[in-house]
Amino acid sequence: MVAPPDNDVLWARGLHHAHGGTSALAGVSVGVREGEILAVTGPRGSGKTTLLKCLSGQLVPSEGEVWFNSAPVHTLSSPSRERLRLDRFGWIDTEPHLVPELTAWENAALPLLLRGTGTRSAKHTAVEWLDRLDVGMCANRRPARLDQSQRQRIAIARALATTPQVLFADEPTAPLHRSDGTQVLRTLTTAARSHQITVVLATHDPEVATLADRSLALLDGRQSGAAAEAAGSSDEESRAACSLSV
Ligand SMILES: Nc1ncnc2c1ncn2[C@@H]1O[C@H](COP(=O)(O)OP(=O)(O)OP(=O)(O)O)[C@@H](O)[C@H]1O
Repeated sequence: MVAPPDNDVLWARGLHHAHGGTSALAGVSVGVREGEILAVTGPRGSGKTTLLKCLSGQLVPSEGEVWFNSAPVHTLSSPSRERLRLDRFGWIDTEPHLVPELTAWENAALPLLLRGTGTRSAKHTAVEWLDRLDVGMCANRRPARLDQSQRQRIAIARALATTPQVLFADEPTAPLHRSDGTQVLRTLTTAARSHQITVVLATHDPEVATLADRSLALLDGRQSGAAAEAAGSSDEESRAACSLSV
């Protein structure tokens, strides 16, 4: 077992995984630098979700290694991986999965409260993120009284509220209208850049991938191209392109 290069916050080599008899990953390797936004692209069923789940410790690959800094994620016990996810990682799903009984701010504050942050401080942080995502006015409403776009913004606020070291986002704007989705994604990437949060973003939409610094294309569980710089843009250019003041 060889530790990953120093400048990669997240690093995986030779990942294989099958769901039952269905192969989902067949030898994928990837490194992500601190503060980088990596898009994982590919058509439906190409292995994007499985890759994000292996990188975030939700799934243990059947072969291969996953490292988060100097921690070998693939060999950690289940409770240690759970701790890692709670303390260091954030996850945004395609569907928001909010707790229906809790208000928007309570949902956004939940990971902070689970970490032991006091209610007052957790509420303050949660409401700040709701404001940044343009849903501050919904803070006291429950999910049933919100539309899909508002619910997804709250799920994004919840993921950002802990300022995770790595944020995994699995098709986070798929259920939104295109213009709304683009705006939400710009807010998300701008917030990540300003807080040095590393993002691994799965998408089947090539336009969404242009907001990332690099992309890794998958096809049938394999890399269909080397991770490439976002088309036509250097790191500086792509950072400057997202100029929202989040
Ligand atoms: N829980 C599961 N049980 C059985 N097969 C699965 C399961 N999850 C994924 N698969 C299969 O593994 C392969 C990769 O799926 P995965 O969800 O990782 O791809 P994806 O690129 O994220 O697709 P999508 O864009 O549809 O979410 C597909 O063939 C899929 O049908």
